[in-house]
Amino acid sequence: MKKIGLTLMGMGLLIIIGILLVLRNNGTFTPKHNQPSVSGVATRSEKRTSQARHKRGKVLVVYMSHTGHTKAVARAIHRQVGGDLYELKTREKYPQKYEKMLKIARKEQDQQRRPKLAGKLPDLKPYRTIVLGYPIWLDKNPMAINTFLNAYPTFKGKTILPFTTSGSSGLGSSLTELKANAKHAQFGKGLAITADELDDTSSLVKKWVQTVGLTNN
Ligand SMILES: Cc1cc2nc3c(=O)[nH]c(=O)nc-3n(C[C@H](O)[C@H](O)[C@H](O)COP(=O)(O)O)c2cc1C
Repeated sequence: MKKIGLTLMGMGLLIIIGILLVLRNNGTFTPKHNQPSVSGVATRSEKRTSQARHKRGKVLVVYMSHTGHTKAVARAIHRQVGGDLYELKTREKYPQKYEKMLKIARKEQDQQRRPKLAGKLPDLKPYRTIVLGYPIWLDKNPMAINTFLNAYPTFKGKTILPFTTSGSSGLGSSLTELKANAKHAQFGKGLAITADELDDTSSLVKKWVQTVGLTNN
């Protein structure tokens, strides 16, 4: 009898503590998924982010830039997305003078050249998403981008997200060129930043990163 009395008293105490806790929260229960996660339990939004990360896999931002515009965009993307950053450089340096560069670019295109690249190319195995940037030259990508793509026998299971800078051409006809040179690759929506949009790079990158599901936070 005495034992039952003590148990009932204990239960009563627990109920009172429970009521006091509810009152302390203004009589409402806070839904768990809006609270920050503790002790390794993921919140709903954390789960969504980690699912998105799983889908995009590890990201490589690889780019070529002659006068620095594409480099600045590549850095902005890398800042927002994370992953690794790699700059493609041709073995032979290109001239800075526009007219001279134009002649060379035209010749490379007409002759379907594959200019040699400097240094060791990255191993793409760890990456599922390759963000590939370049300037538009005569409505296309520089031929050295084809050299890069041809260096890999397959892009199976990988997605290429192209980005360009240009005077005004946008992606030009570079996508056709990329598709013909990157075997078995999937392609996602590209980002094209023209000369008069360069100042807005950060916000344009932010929008695009969200559209293609590359967000890092
Ligand atoms: C050889 C050459 C060809 C170009 N052809 C085009 C073109 O067809 N359309 C265009 O809008 N801009 C063209 N441009 C401008 C570049 O695409 C633009 O300046 C770009 O932002 C340069 O990027 P970068 O600084 O990363 O090299 C050309 C520039 C060069 C040097």
